[in-house]
Amino acid sequence: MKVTIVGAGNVGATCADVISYRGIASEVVLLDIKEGFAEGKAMDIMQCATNTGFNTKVIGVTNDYSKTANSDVVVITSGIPRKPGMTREELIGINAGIVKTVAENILVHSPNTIVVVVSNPMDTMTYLALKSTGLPKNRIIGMGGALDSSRFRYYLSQALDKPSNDVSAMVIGGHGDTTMIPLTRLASYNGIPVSEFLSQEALEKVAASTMVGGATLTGLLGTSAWYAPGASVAYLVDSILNDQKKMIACSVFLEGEYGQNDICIGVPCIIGKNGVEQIVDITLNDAEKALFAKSADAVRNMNADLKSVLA
Ligand SMILES: NC(=O)c1ccc[n+]([C@@H]2O[C@H](COP(=O)([O-])OP(=O)(O)OC[C@H]3O[C@@H](n4cnc5c(N)ncnc54)[C@H](O)[C@@H]3O)[C@@H](O)[C@H]2O)c1
Ligand SMILES: O=C(O)C[C@H](O)C(=O)O
Repeated sequence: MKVTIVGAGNVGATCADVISYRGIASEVVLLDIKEGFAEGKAMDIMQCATNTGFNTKVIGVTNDYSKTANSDVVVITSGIPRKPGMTREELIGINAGIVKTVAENILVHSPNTIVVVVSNPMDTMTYLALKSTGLPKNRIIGMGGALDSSRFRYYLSQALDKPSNDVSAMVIGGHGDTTMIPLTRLASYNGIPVSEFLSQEALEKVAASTMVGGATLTGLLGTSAWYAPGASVAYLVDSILNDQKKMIACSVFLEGEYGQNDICIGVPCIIGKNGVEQIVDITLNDAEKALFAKSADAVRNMNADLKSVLA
């Protein structure tokens, strides 16, 4: 199975590294616009093969889309990341043009591929990729919820002082500092509601930390995070390539689900070889429904800024 990752920067290269190390794909193509950069990243990753024992073939190319031909999955991480103090939404001006061009180039050589959009503002970039390429909605998947949910599980595990893998929890809504919706009511520690162990105040603190999880790391690192983002993309790609049918929160095009239309936003999805195989339309309570509607309004407002790019 072949995966192309466009953007060999922090997230793209980490994703290539995790995919190779875990043997998720037989071939990974890293593509970047910076001369020699993807080639260097690919060579560095390939020189891990004998010490970590993987057989994936990783190649790097400078803007040569012919080498991406017949990819089963293409991941778009090209674009600029935010700096401390910025929101993801502020990246739209530069990233929209990049994502649109990249999505079009990809499809020339891989018309049947499934596209995973990572570049920010991710929900809006996913909508842009869908609208500009006209691909069926099951083949355009925005990655954000997998990452936000892993951060939610991390913060819950810290509050519980128990392992993250014993915690089950999901974040839906937009992938933004104010639009994420950590589903605290449904979070559990080994099947037991977390409210059995944590006070309302502690749970609110966990939800708040989750929502600004990306901003916290950006403040600490000076640029946005990459280890958990790269691993989250690899997790999603694994579910596609190996038809795992995992339920993962992804930004997908809604047509009536969750009371929304004509928007890409995070909801639970079954992810398999056909991409988005099912949108899981769970029953939210009134407070959660109100948060989802507010989140969708904010995402829709951002989409309105795409008019000139989509014209
Ligand atoms: N959705 C998420 O959960 C999530 C998580 C982390 C980062 N991100 C976003 O992913 C993007 C990448 O983040 P990063 O930390 O890897 O940034 P980075 O700067 O390390 O890497 C971006 C790479 O894209 C390349 N690039 C730019 N224009 C290109 C083009 N037209 N074609 C090919 N390559 C091009 C750059 O040369 C650079 O190497 C940012 O927009 C960031 O906000 C999203
Ligand atoms: O925070 C960012 O800007 C990058 C990414 O969306 C993240 O959540 O880590």
